Amino acid sequence: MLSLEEARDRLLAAVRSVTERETVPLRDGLDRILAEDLLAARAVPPADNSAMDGYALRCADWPAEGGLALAGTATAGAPFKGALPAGQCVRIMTGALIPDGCDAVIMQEECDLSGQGCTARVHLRRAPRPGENIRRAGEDIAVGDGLLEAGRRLRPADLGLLASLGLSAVEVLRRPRVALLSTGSELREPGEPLAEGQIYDSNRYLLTAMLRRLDVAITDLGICADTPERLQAVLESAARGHDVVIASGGVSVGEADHTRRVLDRIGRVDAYKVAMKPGKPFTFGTLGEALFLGLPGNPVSATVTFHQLALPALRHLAGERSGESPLLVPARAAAPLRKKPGRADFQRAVLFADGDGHRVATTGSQGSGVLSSVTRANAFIRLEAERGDVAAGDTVSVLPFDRWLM
Ligand SMILES: Nc1nc2c(c(=O)[nH]1)N[C@H]1C(S)=C(S)[C@@H](COP(=O)(O)OP(=O)(O)OC[C@H]3O[C@@H](n4cnc5c(N)ncnc54)[C@H](O)[C@@H]3O)O[C@H]1N2
Ligand code: MOO
Repeated sequence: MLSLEEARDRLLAAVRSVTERETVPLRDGLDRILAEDLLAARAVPPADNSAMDGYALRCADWPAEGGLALAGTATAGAPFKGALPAGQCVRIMTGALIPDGCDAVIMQEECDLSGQGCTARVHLRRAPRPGENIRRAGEDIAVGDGLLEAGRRLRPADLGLLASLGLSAVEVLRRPRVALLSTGSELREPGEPLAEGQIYDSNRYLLTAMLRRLDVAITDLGICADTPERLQAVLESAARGHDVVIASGGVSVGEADHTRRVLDRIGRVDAYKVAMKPGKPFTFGTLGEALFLGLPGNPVSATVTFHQLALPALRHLAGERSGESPLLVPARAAAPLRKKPGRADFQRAVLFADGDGHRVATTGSQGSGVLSSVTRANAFIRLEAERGDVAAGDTVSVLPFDRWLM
């Protein structure tokens, strides 16, 4: 049996990232994978401008007996034309270009006004400091700055940044094509009536939702009955035109568990069984050009193996290069936890702040069919394979649910 880390390493080593690119409008760039390093072709902001509503002036004119006369106005998009005459200032709004000759902006709250019209004067209550309230050209981004690296999954602020540079489109990698099926003769589609012994297919719904967050192209192959002939036909056709085929169910050892035998016949089984709980029967291999991921049928096992194994593989396949490792938070166990040494354990739990630290409590029954243990949780307690029982108050590592699970 492979350790979780070995299984993940082997799986990642077996994945080839997509390289084909496409150009998408900026507004469609969210969650897509950037295809190239982006350098700034222009500066942001493009020119010195005011950070405040107030008065732009020359510091050398202070103290000004009788105040500064107003030479004109500068608003964002309508600059003051010409150079500032000595002993004068310019009424300026946030975002307006700094007029030639000015070296500071004083907030209007710090100024007094006297007179009106052409006799109006601006009086400062203190000495202006050179550069104050001026946002310099290139302060956010300078020409040639490295902005975003190839392999980045684009976030909302990234799209804003690219827009600030005037880019209307972005070069990204094509989406991975993923085929998804559930195996099991007992499974029915929600909405249909159930006969005796039947249950609804929940895995395809939860896995489709996680795949959507990943922004891959999904082909839903529906439910496949537990016959080797049927499964072989479905997998053979799925292997064509997809980068990955994901199936849940049928990876265990019973007579109706055909997945591995079929994979062995029409493709290759690269690994079977991982020392994790839940999720031990996780299987992966290849089907022609496609990667095959076989998740255990129990819904919690499918969720955990998808999160811990399929997700890193799919992100790598998508071309994502993120150096961030998942956040592990130390927390004290609110109650004792049962744990047999041997497999890394992912208990569903609620993590909460407690004084200066954190405490964590499980969401109850940890059966791998108890999907409500996941819906009630906001974290996994991650117990190392070799660890045994945990006493109340012991420190454990907690993996808060990330965007793929929340
Ligand atoms: N003798 C052994 N039996 C089992 C072992 C074992 O080591 N020796 N491992 C157990 C573990 S651990 C798991 S996990 C399951 C995994 O089995 P399969 O992947 O073969 O899954 P199935 O047998 O098809 O289903 C298991 C369970 O989950 C339900 N299921 C399946 N698909 C769905 C779905 N799409 N939506 C909702 N529920 C689903 C299915 O009805 C079963 O109840 O094997 C253990 N057995
Ligand atoms: O992995 Mo099974 O997932 O322990 O129920």
